[in-house]
Amino acid sequence: MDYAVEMLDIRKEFPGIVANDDITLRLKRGEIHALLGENGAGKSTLMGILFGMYQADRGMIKVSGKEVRIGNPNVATKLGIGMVHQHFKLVSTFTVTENIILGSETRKGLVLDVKTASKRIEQLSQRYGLNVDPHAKIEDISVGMQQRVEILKMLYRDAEVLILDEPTAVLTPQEILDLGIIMKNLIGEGKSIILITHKLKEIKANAHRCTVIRRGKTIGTVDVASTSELVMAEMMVGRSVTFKVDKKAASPGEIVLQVDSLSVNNNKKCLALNNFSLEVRAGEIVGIAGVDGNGQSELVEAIAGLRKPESGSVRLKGEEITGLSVRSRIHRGIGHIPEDRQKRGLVLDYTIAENMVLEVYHREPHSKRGILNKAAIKQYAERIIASFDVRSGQGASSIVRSLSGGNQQKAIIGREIELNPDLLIAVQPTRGLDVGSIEYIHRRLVEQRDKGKAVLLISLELDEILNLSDRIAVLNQGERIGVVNASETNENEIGMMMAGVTAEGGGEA
Ligand SMILES: Nc1ncnc2c1ncn2[C@@H]1O[C@H](COP(=O)(O)OP(=O)(O)OP(=O)(O)O)[C@@H](O)[C@H]1O
Repeated sequence: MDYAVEMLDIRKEFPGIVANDDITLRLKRGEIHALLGENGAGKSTLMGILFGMYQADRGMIKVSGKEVRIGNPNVATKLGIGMVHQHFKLVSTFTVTENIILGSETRKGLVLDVKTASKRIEQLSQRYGLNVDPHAKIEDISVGMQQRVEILKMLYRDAEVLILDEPTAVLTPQEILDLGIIMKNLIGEGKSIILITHKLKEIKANAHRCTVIRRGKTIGTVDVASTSELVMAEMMVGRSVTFKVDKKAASPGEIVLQVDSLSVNNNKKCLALNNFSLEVRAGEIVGIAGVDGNGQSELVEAIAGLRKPESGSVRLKGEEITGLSVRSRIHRGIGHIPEDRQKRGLVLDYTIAENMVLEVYHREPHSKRGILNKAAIKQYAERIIASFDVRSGQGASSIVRSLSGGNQQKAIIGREIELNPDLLIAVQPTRGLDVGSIEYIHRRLVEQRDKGKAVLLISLELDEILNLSDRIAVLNQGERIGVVNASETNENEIGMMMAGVTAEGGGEA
């Protein structure tokens, strides 16, 4: 068999946890091989070992049949292994070309040979259908395009094996389809791809085989075409799962959030949200659907107090809060699961315990007369950790940076739900979560609703919006295209509205 890479019986331990427990993964040349596993299962660790970022405690790696030692990422690069990380590693003020050649520059005499590099990048871009302008600045191009720059960076270094770590988590639906085509182009030219993803649909659409790991152990490798999504999901979490959210009809009460004629600028001082009005009542989940970048972030930030609107007002339980600070909004009952867990959601170098009290450390029992009560904080954090199944090596004292992405997300959601807010703003709450955790988080959001709380859900996942929401507001270019009852609409109608086709109907409450 022609294997591009074989990872055999790989073991890696971190303090308090066996992240990889004799994992075996064999990547055939020319295949797209999905790596599936629940949050914290050990996928990133395994790929980190293949890319030379970590050293395995035990086990063997073969590249094209030959045993190798990958001491650092430079060795991996020389062996033809490239990786696109979950969080891109690009310099935003540099051009595409400058980013790609960074670290492998060639010179003509003393001068950097940018011209030859640009030409080669253009050729590569064309050959693989990447459509990247080598002269564009990173800060001016979309996230999807930035990802392609990362792919180009690997191709420029002659990578034969490409590792993509949750590549679609940050992409729009169209960009996801485009990436599928790009991956096919890549394997068409003989490259091999390891695709880390939680999205079973994407595995079905793109991958040939799939290796499933659970709690650091290999569960098996399956042929994707002949294995159902449900079977893969069950292999991953070790129990049966449902994809449907089980909820009864909502019984909305009084208005909790009232947004009136809100207009908000974006960072470039352009109007991103235009004259937007919406109300969310106690006991209902209102979803905001829209293609990324249509004013969702600005709306959320204006409600949470992170951005000043140009005009309009925000009321919470009848009280005008438009000018209030973030802290006083939290105090009045707003919880916020932010879009970017690492920038806004957590302080990565703090422990889980410290992160769990970021919004309440100044209150009893967490502190008294300015002195923190560490024991009370630990206890509080441990309760959240247990109830949201946040997995880490050292419990409440683990540094958040060492947690897997999905476990970081679960910690944030736990923290915000623990506040028991009257209004919970949940932005992409299940981004990067495995199906088992998604099922759990969805249940908790519905539980908040059933307790009589208001939930505002912003998500790019149309399935999530349709499954969870009672009403759905659709945003297009900063404007409210319409509000529909979730039970009376479908994916097609919402999709049309997201594209700007007006269909105010279905009944605004
Ligand atoms: N540098 C580190 N130090 C300590 N523990 C770590 C480190 N890196 C990972 N871990 C732990 O190892 C386990 C596996 O983490 P890993 O990031 O490999 O999971 P994952 O499958 O990629 O998860 P996710 O889907 O949530 O990103 C986790 O429990 C994590 O907390």
